[in-house]
Amino acid sequence: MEDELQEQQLMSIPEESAEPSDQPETLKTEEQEEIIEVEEGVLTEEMVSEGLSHLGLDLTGQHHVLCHLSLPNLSLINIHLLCKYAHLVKLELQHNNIEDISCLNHIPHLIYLDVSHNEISNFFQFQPLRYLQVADFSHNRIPDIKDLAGFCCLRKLNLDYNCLSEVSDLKDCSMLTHLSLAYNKITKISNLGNLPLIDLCLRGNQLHCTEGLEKLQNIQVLDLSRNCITSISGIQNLRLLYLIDLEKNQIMEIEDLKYVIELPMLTNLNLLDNPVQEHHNYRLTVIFLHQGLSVLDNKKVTVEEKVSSKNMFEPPMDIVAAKDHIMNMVHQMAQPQVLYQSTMPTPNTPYPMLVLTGPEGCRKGDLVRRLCREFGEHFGVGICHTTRPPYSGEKNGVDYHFVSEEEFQNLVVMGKFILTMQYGSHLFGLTRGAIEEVANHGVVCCLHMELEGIFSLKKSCFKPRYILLIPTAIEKFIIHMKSTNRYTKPQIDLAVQRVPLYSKTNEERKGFFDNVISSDNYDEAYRTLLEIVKVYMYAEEEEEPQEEPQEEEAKEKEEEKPREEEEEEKPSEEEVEEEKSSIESDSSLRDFESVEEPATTPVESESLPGTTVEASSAKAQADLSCQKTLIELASLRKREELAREAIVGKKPGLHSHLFKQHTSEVSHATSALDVPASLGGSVEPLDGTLLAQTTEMLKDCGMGLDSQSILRPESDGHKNREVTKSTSPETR
Ligand SMILES: Nc1ncnc2c1ncn2[C@@H]1O[C@H](COP(=O)(O)OP(=O)(O)OP(=O)(O)O)[C@@H](O)[C@H]1O
Repeated sequence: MEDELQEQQLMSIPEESAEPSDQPETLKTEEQEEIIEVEEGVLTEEMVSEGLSHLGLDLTGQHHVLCHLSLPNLSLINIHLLCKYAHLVKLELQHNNIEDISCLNHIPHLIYLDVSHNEISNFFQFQPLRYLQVADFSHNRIPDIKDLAGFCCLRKLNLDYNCLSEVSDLKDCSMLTHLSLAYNKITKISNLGNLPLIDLCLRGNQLHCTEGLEKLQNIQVLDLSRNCITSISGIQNLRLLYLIDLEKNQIMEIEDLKYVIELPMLTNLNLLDNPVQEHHNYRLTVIFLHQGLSVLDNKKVTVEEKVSSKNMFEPPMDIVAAKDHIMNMVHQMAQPQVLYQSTMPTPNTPYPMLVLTGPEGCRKGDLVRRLCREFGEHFGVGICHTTRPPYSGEKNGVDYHFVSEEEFQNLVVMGKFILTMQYGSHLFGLTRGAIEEVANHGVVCCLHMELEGIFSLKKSCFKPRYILLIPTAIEKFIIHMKSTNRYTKPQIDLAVQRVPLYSKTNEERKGFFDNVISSDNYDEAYRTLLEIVKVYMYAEEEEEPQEEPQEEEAKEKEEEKPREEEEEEKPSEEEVEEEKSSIESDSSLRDFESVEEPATTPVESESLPGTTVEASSAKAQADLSCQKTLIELASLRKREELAREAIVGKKPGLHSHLFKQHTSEVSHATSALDVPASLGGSVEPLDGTLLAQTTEMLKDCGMGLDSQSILRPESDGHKNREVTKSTSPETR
């Protein structure tokens, strides 16, 4: 094409130079230039013939004609010649210098028009093109949009890089699905009415908000990048939107994203270069807020990110409990280590506890208190700490330890808690001391708590019985809560809301609760509770062999006996290992240098987390020396005593009764009789020298501990003795 132009120029120049005129030299040059310019910008037949393609029919439908014309990059100014080409359906005139496109009036069947990168300022100053479907007017100088009502087939309109300051007169384009108005000077979205737009681009304008988009119900892709948008209110109505680009705007707060969150189809959100990105945990927050996102800020959202965000903002109870447990353990480890002597009969035998759980207001607290009041010789209330103020009639140290938030936090840092949780706006926590307090009286510790507390308690070394108390008649439950005049409306709502949480946990986690009781009728619930407790307590007795067993039973027993004996005689490798390690763990006591008093009660240690490292070093020391500390010896004594009791068939105490059922469920030996097989089952004679050695040593120390007191069984009452490395005893 360039060659042709040069050819034309060359053709004209020699003609003029061949016939010299009388006119002055300067004038001649101007004229010549003018001719050259006009010719340069004028569309010629040759150009047209070069640009034509695609065979089709003319308007009469009788002749074949070429109906696509492509004339890009020709520096065209004058395209009037196109008036002759009325049959064109596709016309490409991009990258020219065209200002006037009125010739389009003569091409009524045009379907596709590209006049981008020209000098057009009079937008659509021609008869409406009824069949026009795609029009590209980008990179021109169009200041405003004229009435497009006649362009009834227009589907795609590109007006990027023009001088538009507002959107107008598009409302009648009932077919318009794609509109691009990027890089104009639009300050406000208006007049888009009910356009059936699917894809709208307003990139690079001067928008401050997204108002005016509400009615675009079909929109799926929205580009609002590079504006000054601070609020995206209104966007929430665009239910089909799946991609929104808000890059380089002024969205400040996570809160501002609430409109985006409501978009059900959204999968791709771009917030790059917005101040909101600087927020702590921004990415995980947004991923959590809209869990349907698959691309955020042009980066794929990974499964790991989705899981992390969920764990961060709406963690499953297991995670909350694990975090709570870790926190309390870490604080506990950071404190001087304390040995609890009375809580555990042996390291393998959990201290018996009864925990009632259920939604607030189901009267589990009342049930616990009533049980402990009526059966005080067996049960005691574990008194939790709370930051909530006492209700009328409640007493500090009886119903709760009522503390300030600061006091509560101090206790956390001091490692006092086994578990903590926030319920409503108040903190609740169970201290190790609360359990210890009850254990000191040699009775079962009874507690009541919310579900989160149970999850946390299950992470601890304790193995309580868990009883779920659940309202089944919600109306009745609400009436009860209201009648107490204790609870506010939000409290009642919260409690009611949480009922399904309990029933769902019970359904989904088989065995999570040991028993479930309906709380609809208080007295009935109490009766059921008593029955359950009785079953726990007396289960073993019921199962004891009768004095005169039936013949068949006796026969069966006869058959089983040799098998049992065989098993007893040959402790498995695991059992030997288990016993070895339990004795080894006792040697951790060696580390505790200061013994406040000689142990006058059977001393057992719970393997506190803090003692793990010490245990290994103590073990090493113990391996090197066969000398035993006083506490080690006392611990060994108690094991020997338990083993002896097991052999002679002595009845276990209340604790072991309560936990009999539990033993079958968990692998731990959970009754006083369930000592490791290598001790109780091996039926080996006890080493009398060790016993004598211990007694001698205690006497030598002037501690007056006799073998009787060392061997006193756990049911003798639990005198709590804290043996600490430092001198600071635990405050209770
Ligand atoms: N340490 C704790 N850990 C977890 N939850 C606890 C703890 N202590 C108490 N809770 C529970 O916190 C909730 C609020 O306690 P609050 O004493 O106000 O309840 P309540 O009105 O007495 O409820 P209920 O009638 O069920 O006993 C109750 O469900 C209670 O069981």
